[in-house]
Amino acid sequence: MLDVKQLSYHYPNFEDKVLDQIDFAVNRGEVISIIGESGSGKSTLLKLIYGLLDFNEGEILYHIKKLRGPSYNLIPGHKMMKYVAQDYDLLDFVTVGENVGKFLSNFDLELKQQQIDEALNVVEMLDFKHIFPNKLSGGQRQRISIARALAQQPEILLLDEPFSNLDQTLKLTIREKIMNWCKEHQITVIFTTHDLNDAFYTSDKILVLQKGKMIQFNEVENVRKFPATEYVAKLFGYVNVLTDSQYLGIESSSKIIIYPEEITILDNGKFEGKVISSKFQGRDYLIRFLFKNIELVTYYSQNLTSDEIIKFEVRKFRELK
Ligand SMILES: Nc1ncnc2c1ncn2[C@@H]1O[C@H](COP(=O)(O)OP(=O)(O)OP(=O)(O)O)[C@@H](O)[C@H]1O
Repeated sequence: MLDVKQLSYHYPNFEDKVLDQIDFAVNRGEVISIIGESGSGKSTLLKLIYGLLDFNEGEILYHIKKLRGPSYNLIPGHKMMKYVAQDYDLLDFVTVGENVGKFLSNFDLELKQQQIDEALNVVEMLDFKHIFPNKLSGGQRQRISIARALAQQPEILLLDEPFSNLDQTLKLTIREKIMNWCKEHQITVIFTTHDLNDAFYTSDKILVLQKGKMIQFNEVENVRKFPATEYVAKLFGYVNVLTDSQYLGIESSSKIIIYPEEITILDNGKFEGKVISSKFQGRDYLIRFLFKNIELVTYYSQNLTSDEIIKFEVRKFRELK
């Protein structure tokens, strides 16, 4: 449905490419998250897709139609898409409800109110319908600007850091409600995030950017199971990296990646380590230990003491290409 082909971009008057040969395709109704460190080009990619910037190389196709940037369109931005930027862009002199309904047709006012209510309900802000946005917190304003985009039922919804201002509890509920609603309405969502849980729990596919290059684009599960690089593996939290595979008794010239849950502490484990620290982290303990002078990390159901000798098994690992 949406094809981004060999897309490259540098800002006017800057030589360095902010995006370099980005290539991916999105199907209708899919949720895609774009992750990567600050400055890797996430927001720029959304702006290019939406048509706010003119790309230098490559093309963007929507079905078979070539999408163009602002130099080719009188009003920048494509009609079938909605883009929610990080600045929310709300009108403070009209109510929340009027903000959400700003771009809706007045032809059927009852329908318009229904659409406004439904969108406000998704972001749990219906009670604020008659309030003016300047009375709202940053997180509440963020939810209103998402509701305004939802109410228009775009085919593609582009969200720049949509949950960045929400506290953890609220975020879990609202994130799920928004994504469920989009799935129900077959709206394709492409969003940027710094929070891997957002990417993990809400997207079908993850696109990983590093310094303007796309280093992986794959189903969430596959990105974790088969990370393209050490950088990708580390995005998901704790990870063990062995540069010498012989420590595990195998021959490989590649780096070995082992996730903490793939190491099991056992009385009769094949390998031996020495505990550095043991920290309670809610459900179990995070155990750091030394294995042949390399610090590894795993989880364990019980507290262990420093310098304690443990035995462990490595149940799974992957070689980085
Ligand atoms: N208007 C601009 N003019 C020149 N350079 C820019 C402009 N906007 C962004 N950049 C540069 O482009 C690069 C990518 O920026 P972008 O905002 O796309 O990154 P990001 O991954 O979204 O970052 P963050 O996670 O911090 O929002 C950065 O090096 C940034 O400094």
